[in-house]
Amino acid sequence: MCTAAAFRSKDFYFGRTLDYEFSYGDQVVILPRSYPLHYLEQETQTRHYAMIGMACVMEDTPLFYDAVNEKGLAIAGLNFVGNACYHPHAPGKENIAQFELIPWLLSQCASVAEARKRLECMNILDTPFRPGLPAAQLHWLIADREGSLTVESVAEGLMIYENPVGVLTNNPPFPMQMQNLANYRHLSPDPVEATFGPGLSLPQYSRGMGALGLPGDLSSQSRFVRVAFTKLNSRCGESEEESVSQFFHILGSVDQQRGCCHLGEGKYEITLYTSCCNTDRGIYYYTTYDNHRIIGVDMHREDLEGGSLIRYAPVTKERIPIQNAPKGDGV
Ligand SMILES: C[C@H](CCC(=O)NCCS(=O)(=O)O)[C@H]1CC[C@H]2[C@@H]3CC[C@@H]4C[C@H](O)CC[C@]4(C)[C@H]3C[C@H](O)[C@]12C
Repeated sequence: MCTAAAFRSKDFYFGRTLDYEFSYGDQVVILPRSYPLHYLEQETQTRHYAMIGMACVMEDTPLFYDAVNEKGLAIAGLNFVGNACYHPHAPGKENIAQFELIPWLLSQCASVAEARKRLECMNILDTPFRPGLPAAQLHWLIADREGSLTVESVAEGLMIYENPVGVLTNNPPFPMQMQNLANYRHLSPDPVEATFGPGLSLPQYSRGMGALGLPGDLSSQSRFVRVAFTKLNSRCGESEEESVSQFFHILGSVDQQRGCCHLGEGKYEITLYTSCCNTDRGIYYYTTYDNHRIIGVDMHREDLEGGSLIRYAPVTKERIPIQNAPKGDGV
C-alpha cells in the first residue's frame, strides 16, 4: 500500500508514503539536465529538466517511484495491482514503457497542463525493464500547484482523471474511490448538531465527534478517505518548517506500523519511507521507518548542469538526543 498527497501552503508540497515489506534499494537521486535519458521507442534526450526523487538505480538508470522536476511538476507511482494493464506497441501513439513514465514527463513538462497533452497521445508499453523484473502494476498521481490528475492504464486504455482531492492510494480504480468518498460527505472537523431523531437528547461527550465514522483501518479505500479528510481540513502556518511538519502529519494519518498488516510467513507491510518535496525550492525531505528526524536533500546545492547522477542513501537509523546530557547532546 502507498499513499500520495499534494498540499499547498505558501509553497507547494508533494509526497508519499511507500509501504512494503522490503526495500528495492531506495536512494534519493538527483538527475541533472545533461544526464542522457534513453527510451525503448523514443529518441534519447540529451538536454532536459533536472529532477529529484526516490529511485532504485539499475544499470545506471534511475527507476523513480516518485519525483519532482525543477519546474515544480510532481509524479508518484502507486500500486494498482489487478487493475493496471499495459499494452503492446500502438501505432500513431507515443509508446512509453511503464518504468519510463516519470522521466518522460518530468524531463519535458513544466505543468500538469503540459503533462496532460503528452498523456493524451501516450500508450504505456508492457515491456519490462529487464527479463525477470516484471513491470510494476502502478497508477500515478501527477500534480503541480494548480491541480492534480490521476492516470490509470487499464484494459480499456489510458484513463486521465481530474483529481479534485489531490490524494491517491491503491485499489479500486479512481472513479470508485471518489464514489466511495461520497459516503462520508457528512463528516466535519466542527462539532455537529444531533440530528439522530426527534425527542432524543444525545450528548456531545467528546471533542472530534464531527468526524466519527472516518475509517481507521489500513485498507486502501479507508486510507483514501482518511488522508483526504486530513489533507482537506489541514491548517498550518506559512513557514517552511511549519508546512513540512504539517505535511508529515497529513501522511502520518496513514502510517503503517509493523505488526498491523500481516502478509504471512512472519512478513509485515510497513511504511518504509515518507517523503515531502517542496516543489518550488526543489528540496526533497524524507523520514524512514527507523528514522523520524526529517532529512532534506536540496537539488539546487548540486551541479544541475553536470552529466552524472547524484545519489544519497537514506538515513535509516534513529538518533535520539538526550536533553539533559552534558552539553545538551545536540538538542
Ligand atoms: C512496491 C512499491 C509499491 C508499494 C505498494 O503499494 N505496496 C502495497 C501492495 S498493495 O497495493 O497493497 O497490494 C512500488 C512503487 C514504485 C515501484 C517501482 C517503480 C520503478 C520500477 C518499475 C519496474 O517495473 C519494477 C521495479 C521498480 C523499481 C518498481 C518496484 C516496486 O514495484 C515499486 C517500488
